[in-house]
Amino acid sequence: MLPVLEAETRILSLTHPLNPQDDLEWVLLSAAAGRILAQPVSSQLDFPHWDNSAMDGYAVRQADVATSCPDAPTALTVVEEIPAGYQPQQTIQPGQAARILTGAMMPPGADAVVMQEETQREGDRVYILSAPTQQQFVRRRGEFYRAGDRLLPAGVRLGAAEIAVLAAAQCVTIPVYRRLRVAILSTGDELVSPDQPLRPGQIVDSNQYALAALVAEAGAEPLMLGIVPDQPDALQTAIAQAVSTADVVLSSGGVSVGDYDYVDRLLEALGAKIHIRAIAIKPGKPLTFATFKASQSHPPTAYFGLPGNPVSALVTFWRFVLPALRKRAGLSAGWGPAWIWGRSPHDLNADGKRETYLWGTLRVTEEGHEFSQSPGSFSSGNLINLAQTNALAQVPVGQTRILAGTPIRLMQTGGGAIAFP
Ligand SMILES: Nc1nc2c(c(=O)[nH]1)N[C@H]1C(S)=C(S)[C@@H](COP(=O)(O)OP(=O)(O)OC[C@H]3O[C@@H](n4cnc5c(N)ncnc54)[C@H](O)[C@@H]3O)O[C@H]1N2
Ligand code: MOO
Ligand SMILES: [Mg+2]
Repeated sequence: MLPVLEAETRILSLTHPLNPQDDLEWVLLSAAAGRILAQPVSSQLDFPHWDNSAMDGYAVRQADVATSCPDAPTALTVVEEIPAGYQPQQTIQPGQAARILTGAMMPPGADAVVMQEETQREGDRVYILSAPTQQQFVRRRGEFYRAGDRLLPAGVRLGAAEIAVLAAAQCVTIPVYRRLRVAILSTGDELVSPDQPLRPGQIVDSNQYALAALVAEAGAEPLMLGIVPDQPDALQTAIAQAVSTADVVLSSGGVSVGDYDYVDRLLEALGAKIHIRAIAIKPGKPLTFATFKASQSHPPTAYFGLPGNPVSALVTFWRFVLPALRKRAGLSAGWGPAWIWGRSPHDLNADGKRETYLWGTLRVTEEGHEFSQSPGSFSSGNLINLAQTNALAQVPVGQTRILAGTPIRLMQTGGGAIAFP
């Protein structure tokens, strides 16, 4: 069985990003949050756009006030008032100052700002009580960035700070990668959708909904293709249709060694190359990863045959599918899981045969990251105690017990912001 890290490496090496030419679309700035930039963005403007004041106060000629102090203030004549957004009309001459407000353009002739608290105003005269240095409280034009400088590289996800940069640089339509299309199908004769009454032996299809939620959370478009029975013809048709419409296909179920586990056989029949059939991970061992060659009508499609057990499907999504989706979607870095180190106040147990992932809650305490395993059964069929968790603790192969207080590697999952007690 393939070790987890090798499986991740193999999957990522076979996953190719979208094409910055063919897979680019332009979206309005107001709709760009969460999208991935497909071209670098450079500025047409200097930042700041002009010399401006960092304080409310007075724009002065530094040489005029070089000896000013509270006991020997310098008196200057205020010749203009410069609020933000106004273009100064006067050049400051020796013995003159301008009233200036934060963010307002520096007037020609002035080379420093004295903050209001260090001045005293009397009519059209201002007394300067301190000696500024040259350019004190002046934000110089181009000091942060110059026109032509690269503001954002391609391949970054656009969060609030990136959106602010694009707005300030007056980019109103943004080149982003199109959203990935991810087809999802559930396989199994026993499955019924959540709105159907259950007959004996039937199981509700939860994977389809969970996987669609995960795909949407990842910024891709889920295509929910429904439940497919364990009949080779129907399954082959469904897989072929999924492959022809999607960039990535996720099926769940039918990948183990059972009599009705047809997925691998059908993938081969459809011409896919199977790269992985099982991984040394618990939960999630029977996982199939295959690729379909690109054709004229569609780009290469990656296929993940996830195990049917509900917890196994989610854990393998987080561990293997999500990094592949991030890379395929055009992100230039940060594909893998968010790992952090922490400690558990209880012993953690595993069988030692496969790399084991235990689900639970991660919090920040004064001592650092604390992980508490969920109460209840750690069966891969028990999806109930997976709810409200935000991390998986990793127990390496060969270890059957991690003693309380020992550093452990933790993987953050889902929307899973770390909880504060
Ligand atoms: N002889 C062996 N049997 C099994 C092995 C093995 O190595 N040798 N591996 C076990 C492990 S581990 C897993 S995980 C499962 C995976 O099996 P499949 O991927 O073939 O999945 P199914 O057999 O179709 O279903 C397993 C289980 O999950 C339920 N299921 C399936 N789809 C859904 C869905 N969409 N929503 C909710 N639940 C679903 C299904 O009813 C079964 O209970 O194989 C073990 N067996
Ligand atoms: O490894 Mo399977 O995924 O436990 O149930
Ligand atoms: Mg099976």
